[in-house]
Amino acid sequence: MDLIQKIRERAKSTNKTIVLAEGVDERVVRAASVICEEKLADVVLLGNENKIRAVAADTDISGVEIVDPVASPKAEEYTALLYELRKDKGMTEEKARELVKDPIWFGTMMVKAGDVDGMVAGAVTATADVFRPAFQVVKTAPGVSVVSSAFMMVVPDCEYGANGVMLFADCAINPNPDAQQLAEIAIASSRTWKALMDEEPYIAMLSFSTRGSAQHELVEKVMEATRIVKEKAPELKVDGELQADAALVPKVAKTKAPDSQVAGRANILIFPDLNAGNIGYKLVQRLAKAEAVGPISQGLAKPINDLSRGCSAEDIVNVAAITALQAASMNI
Ligand SMILES: CC(C)(COP(=O)(O)OP(=O)(O)OC[C@H]1O[C@@H](n2cnc3c(N)ncnc32)[C@H](O)[C@@H]1OP(=O)(O)O)[C@@H](O)C(=O)NCCC(=O)NCCS
Ligand SMILES: CC(=O)OP(=O)(O)O
Repeated sequence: MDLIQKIRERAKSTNKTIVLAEGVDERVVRAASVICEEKLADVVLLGNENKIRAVAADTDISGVEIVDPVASPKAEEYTALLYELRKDKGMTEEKARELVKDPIWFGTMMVKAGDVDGMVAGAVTATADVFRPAFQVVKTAPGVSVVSSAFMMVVPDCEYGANGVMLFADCAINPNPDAQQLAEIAIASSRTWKALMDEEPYIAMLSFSTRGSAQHELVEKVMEATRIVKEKAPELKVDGELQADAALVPKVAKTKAPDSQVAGRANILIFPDLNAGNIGYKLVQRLAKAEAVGPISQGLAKPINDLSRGCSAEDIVNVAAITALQAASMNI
């Protein structure tokens, strides 16, 4: 059974309810149907019921609950909750009432209120607009200062990582993390890896330099982040700064970083910033025809996950399954 199948299989036993906020998108409707049919989770679709049924056409959504944020009897409760949570940051009751009519905000409030276990959105909404409500309302988990994201990359016919499976981070949230934040992203990624894989994590802190082969402040940031990871989580196998070839390819590792316990066997790649991370994952996805599952959020108090707007219905099903597993691991 491949990794994705295993994740879907494990999701079945979690008995979670996941809200898909973009209910009028055809891929989302098809994903909802598959999630119900395979019993991966209970599903709530948000949007106007007539529009959703028109989009569904022949797709069976008989097992799906449809909630219209504009007409929901829960709207006033969520308005009051949102106002209470954000009034010190300038939220008014009027503004809160307007915001909860938006499916992304409504779904986020459902998660916050405990009416569902997690949310998936981003098939039509840009990443920043999916995560901003989550950051403001759901907030970070205890002990976490920065939320980040990771993609589980499943590369066909590939001997690197764990037989072609690798975690890439951060590819969606933090534009320019400092050394402290980069270290936190690496540690969070090791937890995501452990939650989804049976293999030990080997973390490469990526750069355009390997072990001092180039000198630049961008390289120093990665060196400092590596030092912080080692200090905060001495049990982790981490090395940096490493170039991508030294991180992945044993032969290159032998010449560039011969004494490294990570070089040549890395399965978690930590990118130095969002330019590198987002471009890197999309290149591997498109050129190597890799499955890119995510972005999986790391560090939120409750699971809310984004999608790429280029996602397929299958991608949405996979991210919903991961969301159910995250909820189970948080005891939600
Ligand atoms: C995610 C993002 C929207 C947050 O930016 P922002 O809304 O300007 O953030 P702000 O600095 O105004 O902070 C808003 C709130 O979110 C919190 N926040 C912002 N980034 C956070 C993070 N990475 N982790 C945890 N909380 C965060 C802030 O603490 C703040 O909380 P508060 O209002 O309770 O004080 C921004 O980092 C972003 O646009 N990232 C890139 C997303 C993107 O385009 N990705 C590429 C495609 S996937
Ligand atoms: C994660 C990501 O890059 O999302 P999008 O393609 O929607 O910008």
